[in-house]
Amino acid sequence: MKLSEIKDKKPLVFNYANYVTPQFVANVINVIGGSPIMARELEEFPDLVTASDAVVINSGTWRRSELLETIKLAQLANHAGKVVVLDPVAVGIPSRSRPVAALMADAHVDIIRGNAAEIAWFADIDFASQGIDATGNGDVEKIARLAAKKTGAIIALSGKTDVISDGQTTKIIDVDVPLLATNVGTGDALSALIGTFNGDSVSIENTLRAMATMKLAGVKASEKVKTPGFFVNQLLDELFLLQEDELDAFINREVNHG
Ligand SMILES: Nc1ncnc2c1ncn2[C@@H]1O[C@H](COP(=O)(O)OP(=O)(O)O)[C@@H](O)[C@H]1O
Ligand SMILES: Cc1ncsc1CCOP(=O)(O)O
Ligand SMILES: [Mg+2]
Repeated sequence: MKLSEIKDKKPLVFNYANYVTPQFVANVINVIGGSPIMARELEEFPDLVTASDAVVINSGTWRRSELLETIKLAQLANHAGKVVVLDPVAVGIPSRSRPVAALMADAHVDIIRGNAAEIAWFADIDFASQGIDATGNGDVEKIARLAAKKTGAIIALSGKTDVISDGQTTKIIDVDVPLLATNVGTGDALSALIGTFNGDSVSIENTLRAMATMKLAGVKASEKVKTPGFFVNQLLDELFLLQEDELDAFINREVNHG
């Protein structure tokens, strides 16, 4: 979806959010023009999935008792033809790998958004991490391409270098904005943006637009403020103010085709 279409249609984005960052995630969906709703009650899922344009599942603070419910949520979204985005926070930790693997086995995930270490887990490639953060180095283009081939999902790998791949087509945005890594929740919010932009139909182009939106808002915010507290507020303002033509220009200028 284009920014103007998001503002016009106000896609409803259903977030099975972690309990660390839901307020920030909801605001990011709101300022871009979408409409957020958070829920984790099984009884509400059929109604909410029917009403939603996208379902974003964040496994950051899953309890095991929530796994079957989340699988049910993804299956309901699959049957209703709604896009499912997965944010597999720290999936490389063995006790976190098993439930994510179970979800992937029992439901279809359209898009996986994670940092390089999280995506490397799906590609079966070693990549250093510490908790929620990717700390290592590697060929992120190869990791994204392989993860896409292994999962059948569009991969949105984030970091200094963002890579979007479906295994055949690969797009890269290589822009360094260190302040984007200073606030917990930027990745969660990016996953929600990806749901918002793919609310009409799932595509590499919509996923790229979402990744470019966060990156460009980060570039603009970091030109104005230099510290994390001001940055997170400025980031929300830049997302709110972002214009279609500047996003198109940024994509033309910064996207490399792998
Ligand atoms: N060093 C960096 N330079 C530029 N952008 C970054 C950097 N680190 C993270 N980002 C951006 O921050 C957002 C969140 O990505 P990331 O930090 O990888 O997610 P997570 O918080 O899940 O680990 C993405 O938009 C990504 O492009
Ligand atoms: C700290 C933390 N612990 C479990 S989920 C979470 C938030 C992760 O947020 P992000 O991956 O967007 O930085
Ligand atoms: Mg994350």
